[in-house]
Formats: sequence, C-alpha cells, structure tokens
Amino acid sequence: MKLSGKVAVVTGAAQGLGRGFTEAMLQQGAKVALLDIKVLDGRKTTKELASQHGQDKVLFLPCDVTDKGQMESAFQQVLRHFGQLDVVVNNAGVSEHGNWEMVLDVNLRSVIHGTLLGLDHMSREKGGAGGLIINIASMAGLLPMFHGPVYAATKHGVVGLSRSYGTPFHFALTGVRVCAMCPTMADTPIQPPRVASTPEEQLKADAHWAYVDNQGGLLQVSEVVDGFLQLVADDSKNGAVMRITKQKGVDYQPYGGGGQGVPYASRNTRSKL
Ligand SMILES: NC(=O)C1=CN([C@@H]2O[C@H](COP(=O)(O)OP(=O)(O)OC[C@H]3O[C@@H](n4cnc5c(N)ncnc54)[C@H](O)[C@@H]3O)[C@@H](O)[C@H]2O)C=CC1
Ligand SMILES: CCCCCC(=O)CC\C=C/C=C/C=C/[C@@H](O)[C@@H](O)CCCC(=O)O
Repeated sequence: MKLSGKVAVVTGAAQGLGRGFTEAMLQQGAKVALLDIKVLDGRKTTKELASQHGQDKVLFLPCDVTDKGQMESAFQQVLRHFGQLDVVVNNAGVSEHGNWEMVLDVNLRSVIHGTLLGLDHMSREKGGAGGLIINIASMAGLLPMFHGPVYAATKHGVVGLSRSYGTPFHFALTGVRVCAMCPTMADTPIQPPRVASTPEEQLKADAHWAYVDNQGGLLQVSEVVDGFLQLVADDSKNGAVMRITKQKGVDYQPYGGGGQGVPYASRNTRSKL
C-alpha cells in the first residue's frame, strides 16, 4: 500500500512504537488519528506532529481501547473527520503486572475489537474500499515468556487472530490485509526499570535485563518502524507474521502447510462487533 493520501488509525500512539508508526506514516503522506488513554501525552505528541506535518494531517482522540463505546465512537469520528479509513494499527498494549484481566483486555480483547472495527469500516463486502490492519504482537507471541505468561498468551492470541483474518477466505470477502508484528525488546517506556522496588521485582528485572543484554540490547524504535513500513508496502503479505530481532533483523515466521486456514464449522463463523 502506498500511504500518500491514506487515512490511518493508531492505538497507543502517544508514545513508544505507536508514535513511531504514526510519524512514519505522516512522513509518507498519510493522515493519522492518534488514539490513546494518556490524554496529556496524546495531545502533546499530536501538537508536535501537527507542527511538523500540518494540523490537517493529525487528529488526537482520547480513547481507552478497552471501552467498546469509546472505540466505536473514535472510529466514527475518524470517518467524519477524514472521510475515509485505510489502515488500522492495533498497537496499544501493556506489560505483565498484577491485574491479568487488564492485560488480557488491553492486549487481546481490544485488538480483536479494533480488528473487527477496522473490517467493519474497510471491508469491501460492507461497501468499503479494502485496506490494511497491522496488529502489534510480540516475539512473546511466538515464544514462552516465563515472567510474562499472560502477556505471552495475549500476544499468541494476536498472532492467531491476525493469521486467521489474514487468510485468502477473508481477503476474498474484505479486500483487507491483516498481519501481525512480533518485535523483540525495544527501547520504549514499556521496559521495566533496571532497579526495581521490591526484591521479587528485582529478580524479574535482573532476569529481563540479562536476557536483553545477552540478545544484543534493545531494538531501537526506528528498527521496528522500518519493518512496519516494509509490511505496509508489501501488498503480497496477508496473514504474515513479521519478526524483528537483533539477531536476524526483519524476517517472517515460517509456517508449514495449512496457511490457507481451516474452516471452522459453526452456526456463525463470522464474528460480529
Ligand atoms: N517495547 C517492546 O519491547 C515491545 C513492545 N511490543 C508491543 O508494542 C506495543 C506498543 O508498546 P510500546 O510502544 O513498547 O509501549 P509504551 O508503553 O511505550 O506505549 C504503549 C501505549 O499504549 C497506550 N495504552 C495502554 N493502555 C491503553 C488503553 N487501555 N487504551 C489506550 N491506550 C492505551 C499507552 O498509554 C501508551 O501510549 C504494545 O502492544 C507492546 O506489547 C511488542 C514487542 C516488544
Ligand atoms: C516486559 C517488557 C514488555 C515486554 C515487551 C516484549 O514484548 C518483549 C519481547 C518478548 C520476548 C522476546 C523474545 C526475543 C527473542 C529473540 O531475541 C530471539 O531469541 C528469538 C529467536 C527465535 C528464532 O530464531 O526462531
């Protein structure tokens, strides 16, 4: 997809990878709606990007992605404001912490909802023009994460969701490509501090940072963004799972047969909003 003139929604765009994806799409001529629960940070980021790219190219919408009503309203505001929708980046996410249901809500349930909203607004079978959905998973979506089992479960779910909606069956109906990105540790505020507040958390932090250091350090946001732009541009990639690691750079998770997907015999195979 060429991004010039296109309209994108990015969740969790106030900082980190989401801000990186947003800036990259603006630089390629897209207009971007930034959704984030952090209102002050979101407004600050949007103001900075507006000064670089033009006020008409950005729109900030305060939005808690776990609130279905806020998400539906945000997508409707994007359509009203920009008149179209071509790209959805379900990026908002949180790392593992005590509240496992919140991790599930943000990292998986909201990504499912954002995917369904994107399909609802872009799918050709619903009068849309087709488009692209990129769901931000993680290498924890492909590997076990002993200090983050719930986090890993959500990211495995994002991979499965993206591969399933990224089958030829759905593309024939929707004209919407759906892919997942699986970066390893990247230099954003999601990273835990090296010095924790409790001995138990310090043990986890030491294990985390020992792994990061052993893997060659953190990815830079720019490295993840480069992969993102490659995925956006490559219209042959549907249902693809992009990996970004320090060892191998950008590559794709290899899968054997079955890439066409398996029909699931149920009364209603198609999820509803
Ligand atoms: N940084 C890393 O090491 C990696 C990050 N990821 C994934 O990349 C995505 C972005 O993460 P980062 O930029 O690193 O983290 P980050 O913490 O810097 O940014 C996450 C953004 O999501 C927003 N957010 C969180 N909960 C929200 C909610 N309920 N509603 C709306 N916005 C919400 C935050 O306010 C923040 O702006 C996440 O899905 C994360 O799991 C994947 C692999 C590696
Ligand atoms: C706790 C902070 C938030 C977590 C953010 C993440 O999602 C971090 C990424 C999670 C796991 C990373 C695994 C990294 C694996 C690679 O470094 C490499 O070891 C994998 C090689 C796989 C292969 O070659 O098949």
